[in-house]
Amino acid sequence: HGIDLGLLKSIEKVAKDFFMLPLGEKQKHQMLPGTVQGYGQAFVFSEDQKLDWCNMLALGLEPHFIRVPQLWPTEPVKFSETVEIYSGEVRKLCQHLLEYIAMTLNLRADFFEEMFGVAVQAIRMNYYPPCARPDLVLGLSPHSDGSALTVLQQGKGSPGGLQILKDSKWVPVQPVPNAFVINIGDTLEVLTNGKYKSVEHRAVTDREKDRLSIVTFYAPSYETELGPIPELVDENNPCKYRTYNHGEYSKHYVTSKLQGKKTLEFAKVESKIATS
Ligand SMILES: O=C(O)CCC(=O)C(=O)O
Ligand SMILES: [Fe+2]
Repeated sequence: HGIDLGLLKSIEKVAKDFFMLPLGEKQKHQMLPGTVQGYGQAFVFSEDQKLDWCNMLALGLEPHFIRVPQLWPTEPVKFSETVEIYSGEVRKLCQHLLEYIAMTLNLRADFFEEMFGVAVQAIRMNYYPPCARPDLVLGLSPHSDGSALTVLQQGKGSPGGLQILKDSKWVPVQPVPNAFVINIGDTLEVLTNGKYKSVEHRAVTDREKDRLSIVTFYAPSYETELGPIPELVDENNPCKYRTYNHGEYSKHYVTSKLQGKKTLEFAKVESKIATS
């Protein structure tokens, strides 16, 4: 299920060209307070919060009703067309990956496809300028993704920066040329009752080089009711998560601070819902 290498190149090119535009141009597609799409910074809640060293452009793609056309750059001219083609390919990749994951769980191959309905898909392009004091800021604070799967492309020629938390240590994920990083998100952790675990990750900045990443989030439709799949729960593996509506979870996710795997508390059995 490879994706044409030319397409990986083109998406990086339009992303980079967009981020290189004068600020005023980019701000025409600005993320407004309390929203999650457009050009801006992630998860800004207060004026005195320490911000991550990252600019991003986030766009909802599927289903179509989540699109906000005025937030799509008109420059570079190939932007929309490239995002459209790239995202169609990445969508197929996610569908295939979920088929394989279902099979590892002894579920029917189309299990997730059927449960998710018209899956929600969004793209986020992250641009991390170089930072003279990488020890003082993070590119992106530690978090797990709320998605089922995340497909992450690290820009060619970009320095490493992605790190995952493994055995309480931050481990760098070295960029592999022409390869994606696939992350498991909270949704799969809940559905599989913890058999698949969402990965806590963060991004650090580089002293000299800027860094680009292109990230696709693939998640169930907002109407989907989620909870551990009954076949994956038994006395040796008791139910760890409650059943909830994915739309509600998404709302909770995007209105919470990036703080490790804290957003998953929302779904835990016998836990208080975080209010901050
Ligand atoms: O830039 C990266 O490598 C990480 C990006 C990320 O984790 C995200 O956008 O959710
Ligand atoms: Fe992430």
